[in-house]
Amino acid sequence: MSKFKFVDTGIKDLYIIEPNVFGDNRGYFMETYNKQDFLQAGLTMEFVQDNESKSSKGVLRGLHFQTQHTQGKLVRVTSGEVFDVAVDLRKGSPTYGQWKGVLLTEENKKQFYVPEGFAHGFLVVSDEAVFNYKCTDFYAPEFEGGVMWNDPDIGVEWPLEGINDIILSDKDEKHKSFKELDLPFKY
Ligand SMILES: Cc1cn([C@H]2C[C@H](O)[C@@H](COP(=O)(O)OP(=O)(O)O[C@H]3O[C@H](C)C(=O)[C@H](O)[C@H]3O)O2)c(=O)[nH]c1=O
Repeated sequence: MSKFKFVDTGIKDLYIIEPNVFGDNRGYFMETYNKQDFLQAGLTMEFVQDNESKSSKGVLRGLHFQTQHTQGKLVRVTSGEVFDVAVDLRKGSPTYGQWKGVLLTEENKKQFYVPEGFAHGFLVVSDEAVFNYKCTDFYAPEFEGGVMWNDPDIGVEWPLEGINDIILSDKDEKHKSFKELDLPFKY
């Protein structure tokens, strides 16, 4: 019996993953990744790099992708709460340009698998959040790209209630619009 529940999102290859949490009087234990369980669910990706970032409330990192060395990402939150977003940028996909958001929290322990060919980003909605993720390819800054977090044609409904200002990196202040994108991602 798999220790993970793989939840369909309505967008092919994009999954919400719910680990099996074993609680007891000491606290809890859970497997956060298991290649065998993922293979049995048809998720055959290999991970080569693990990342961690810490951000304060209102920080928005995204929406990012790499045009070469495209990265699939298995993302989760180990402290705090983020609204995590994936945007389908695969040409030919029936859900091209569509987005899916999910609240990832220390409490719900949910994970989100964002496949290659998607833009990815998140907004921190708790005072602070620690974000941990596994990537299917290595960081390749020369191939980094992005699309504006608030692009009207994508129309992500970020949960901005209680967030006075969005904190962006210089890079994230000036991404292309969805209309300007011309990407190699295939469905
Ligand atoms: C992504 C990355 C960054 N860095 C260095 C480069 C910079 O000196 C510093 C901060 O990088 P950046 O501002 O690109 O970090 P984020 O804004 O969190 O970028 C990430 O944000 C969203 C959520 C993503 O999905 C990607 O993983 C990634 O683009 O870490 C590395 O050394 N290795 C890496 O893999």
